[in-house]
Amino acid sequence: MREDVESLDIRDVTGTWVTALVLQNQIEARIAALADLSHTPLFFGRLDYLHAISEELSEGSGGESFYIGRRHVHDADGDPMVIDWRAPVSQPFYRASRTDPMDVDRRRRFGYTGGELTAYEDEHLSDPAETDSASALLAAEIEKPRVGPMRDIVATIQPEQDEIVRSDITGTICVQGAPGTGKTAVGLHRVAYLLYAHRERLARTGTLVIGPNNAFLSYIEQVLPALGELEVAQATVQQLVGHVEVRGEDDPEAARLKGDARMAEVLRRAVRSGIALPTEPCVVVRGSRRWRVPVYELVEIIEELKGRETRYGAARDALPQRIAHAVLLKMEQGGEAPDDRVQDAVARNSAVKAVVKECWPAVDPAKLVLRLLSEPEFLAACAEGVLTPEEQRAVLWPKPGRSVKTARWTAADAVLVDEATDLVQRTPSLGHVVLDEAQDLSPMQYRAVGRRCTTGSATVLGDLAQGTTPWATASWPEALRHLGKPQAHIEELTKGFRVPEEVIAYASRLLPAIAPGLAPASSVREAPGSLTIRRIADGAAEGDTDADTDTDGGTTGDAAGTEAVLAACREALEHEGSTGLIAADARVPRLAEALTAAGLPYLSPGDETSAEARLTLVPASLAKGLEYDYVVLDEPAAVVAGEPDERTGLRRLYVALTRAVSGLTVLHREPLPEQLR
Ligand SMILES: Nc1ncnc2c1ncn2[C@@H]1O[C@H](COP(=O)(O)OP(=O)(O)OP(=O)(O)O)[C@@H](O)[C@H]1O
Repeated sequence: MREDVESLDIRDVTGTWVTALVLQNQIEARIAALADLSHTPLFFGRLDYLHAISEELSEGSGGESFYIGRRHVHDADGDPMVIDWRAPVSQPFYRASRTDPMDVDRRRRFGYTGGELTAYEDEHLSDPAETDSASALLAAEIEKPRVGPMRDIVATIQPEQDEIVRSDITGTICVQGAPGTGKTAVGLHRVAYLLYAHRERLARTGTLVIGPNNAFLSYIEQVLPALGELEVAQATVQQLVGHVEVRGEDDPEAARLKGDARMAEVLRRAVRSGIALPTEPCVVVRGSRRWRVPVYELVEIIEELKGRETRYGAARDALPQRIAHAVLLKMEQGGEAPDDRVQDAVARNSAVKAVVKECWPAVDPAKLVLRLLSEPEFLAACAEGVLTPEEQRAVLWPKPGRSVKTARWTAADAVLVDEATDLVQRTPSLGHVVLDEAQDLSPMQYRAVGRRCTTGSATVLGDLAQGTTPWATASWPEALRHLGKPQAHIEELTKGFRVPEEVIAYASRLLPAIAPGLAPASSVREAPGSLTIRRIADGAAEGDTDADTDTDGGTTGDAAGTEAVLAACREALEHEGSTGLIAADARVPRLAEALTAAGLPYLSPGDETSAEARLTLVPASLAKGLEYDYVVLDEPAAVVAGEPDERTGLRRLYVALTRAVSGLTVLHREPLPEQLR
């Protein structure tokens, strides 16, 4: 197939250089999409149906037996050999069961080692004598050592995941799921599915995946390309609202208030605060005649525009036309027969422009927010009855900003500028947006994401127990309201794939304290011995004398502790795959030094692991969404203490405890939080 595309000669068929260029780009994109991934086999499953399937449902293949793979593959005659996993005929591969075999006689799963076919598993779904057994291939797939970025799960998508992946594009879905239940994987596969089922529509409108930070985005960036989808944009919320340069930081209270949905009303008032009613008539001179629109008519026009829910900018564009229209009516009454061109000319008349400038001034969103956060009186006028005086004081910048360029904008301020921008001019909507780790967004951030899918749909993924921002989501219905998708369907995933039973059960002891309503996840894998908790005795190593002289926010100086951490990392590295050393942010510099001194090279989150570099030093604040085959967790008490309050601290710890696929070693000198004792 690749050679076919590569051999295409387009010299004779292209009319102009533009069409030639477009065609050439398409060919190159197709070649890129067909690139050979040496360790990615072309098919992973086979379905034998009891009855023949129509060509229409099977990518033109027809018959009873189908190989299923990441993408469609045909032979030299164009006859399908492998059917795309997203085609309707492939669906029973994921959904068929003994209770509902979906006309499937046999489902076969293939197992590979590297690129080589090494195993297969058969289920005769219509055979009453056969019973279900756990899939060894699924377990092997999950436990396959991790090197490099996140992999696709296309060969082993589970029925409850498949329902989300294939749900209708018109509806928004929200998935609450415990750590490792496959939310991220499901969201990415859903994008791939939607692109298959609605290719043209989404090519026009666009799709976007939103993640919490760049480390996370680079971890997941290979999944869609591996599924042949190269066109999906990725961004953090902060990148989406990048109207101003963020250089400052809010204290938690200011950030929480700026993220509060009430700010939307404050901004709405601010944007409209410049609207004024005229006190003078508008007099337009054309040739020898003067046309006069009296004050009361101008007031009517402006009041009418104010009453409409159109964007501020659209109304501003409409105002001169409205005034010109009033002038035209007068011209007609005066016996003239003006046409549209006259109306346009009148709209551009300086008298009309003067009214617009006076009554509906242009708004620069960033300047407006700058003023709002700098001038107490202006803020008070816009926030009256919405924010209390104390809240207003908290929102104001400590030092007024001088200009948009030099002001110390914070991340929350940038979201306000985005809201103001949208009040002035509608933000274009995409066809579909996947929002991962959604639980950490503020109401104003949900609004920012929501306006990027007003006419499209969204997939919202998150876990209330992993919310670590001061404004973390307390309930999904409320979050969905802020997103502008109150009708969204909420699903829950509780079957964990990443974390072994022993580890998830241990981490789940924190749930009553961090998210009382949530049920603990189960795990698809038992892995006895996967959890080790080691207490480091004081003075266990030499040189532990000036132990308590730390100033870096770490708990206690501990050469013994560092030694134990290094030993645990070395142990973990004896296994294949990746190791993550997770530690409180404040303890990271010291551990980094120790690793370097011990000759253990390490990566930062977001760097790609490889066979040579398999150890990553992960600040607890960046651990979310990532995973490692083996995790060494340094000093849980420090992870908890690194957050402004205990609940957030325990949530951060919950995230850190749930990153391991095969083994977790917890090292502590200080007492563990009581829930884990
Ligand atoms: N059906 C599946 N088959 C094989 N592996 C799976 C399956 N579902 C999930 N996984 C694997 O489980 C791990 C966790 O998945 P993922 O990161 O999507 O979970 P998550 O719910 O987003 O977790 P977190 O809440 O911690 O961010 C990944 O390695 C993923 O590939």
